[in-house]
Amino acid sequence: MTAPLLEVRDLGYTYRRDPALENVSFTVDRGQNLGIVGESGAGKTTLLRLLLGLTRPTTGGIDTDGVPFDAGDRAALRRHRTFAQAVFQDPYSSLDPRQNVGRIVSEPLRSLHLSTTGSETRTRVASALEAVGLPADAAERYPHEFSGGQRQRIAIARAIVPRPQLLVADEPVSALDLSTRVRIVELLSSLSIGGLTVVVVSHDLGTVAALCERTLVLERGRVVEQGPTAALLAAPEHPYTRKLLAAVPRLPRR
Ligand SMILES: Nc1ncnc2c1ncn2[C@@H]1O[C@H](COP(=O)(O)OP(=O)(O)OP(=O)(O)O)[C@@H](O)[C@H]1O
Repeated sequence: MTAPLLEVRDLGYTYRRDPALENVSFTVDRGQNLGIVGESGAGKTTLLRLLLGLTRPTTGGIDTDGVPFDAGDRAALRRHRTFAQAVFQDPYSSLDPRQNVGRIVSEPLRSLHLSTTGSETRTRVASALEAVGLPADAAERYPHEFSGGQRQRIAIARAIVPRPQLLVADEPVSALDLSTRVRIVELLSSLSIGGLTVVVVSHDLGTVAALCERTLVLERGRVVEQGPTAALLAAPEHPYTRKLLAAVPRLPRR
């Protein structure tokens, strides 16, 4: 039997006094995208930071491909950056305005020493841009020349250029207008069909429903419910999940 892509065991994290996460356990199998939902302050961002190795857990641990991951070990952290990459909410602040898109997208190849020659770098950048639906000449242009949705595509190209297995996305569409959201969710879906597994935090349950096979609900740092997305949204068992669903704004019916 192959190990899950990600196994999170009894994860806990405390900033100062109060725990932000307690006893969080779940597994992510290859190709089974996971949505993480919960109210503001539930611990979603903290959990993503632990998955990315930006912080070490206070208790518990994370296995990647069956191997314990220690974010305190520099070599392990470097390997982890080729395993998991991130996309954040704001495509305006996450791209350096002084660098052209080619330079931005190739950054992981440079910092992780993954590309040996200039021509290999250019080829990999061009194929990442193509995979996110941007023209190859985008590499010569600068972030301010692109719309919010296109900038998020650039951020996604940068994340996939080292060919990670896991894409960790923190509210990747919430800064975008509705029609752009749909297209970015479609892009993430197509990348996950191509072999990438996505873990996404979103307060937009529509995004989670469209993208994720499984959903995990966090309330004040604890997992209150997890399971297949369709079943969880159709018949939420926990009162907190019902409350989250009830809070989704709906258009008034005529
Ligand atoms: N740097 C920090 N120092 C101290 N406490 C923090 C820090 N960052 C987060 N917290 C606390 O940890 C808890 C979880 O925060 P976290 O940002 O992970 O929640 P979240 O679910 O991502 O919220 P949001 O949806 O508002 O981003 C909250 O109680 C928060 O106040």
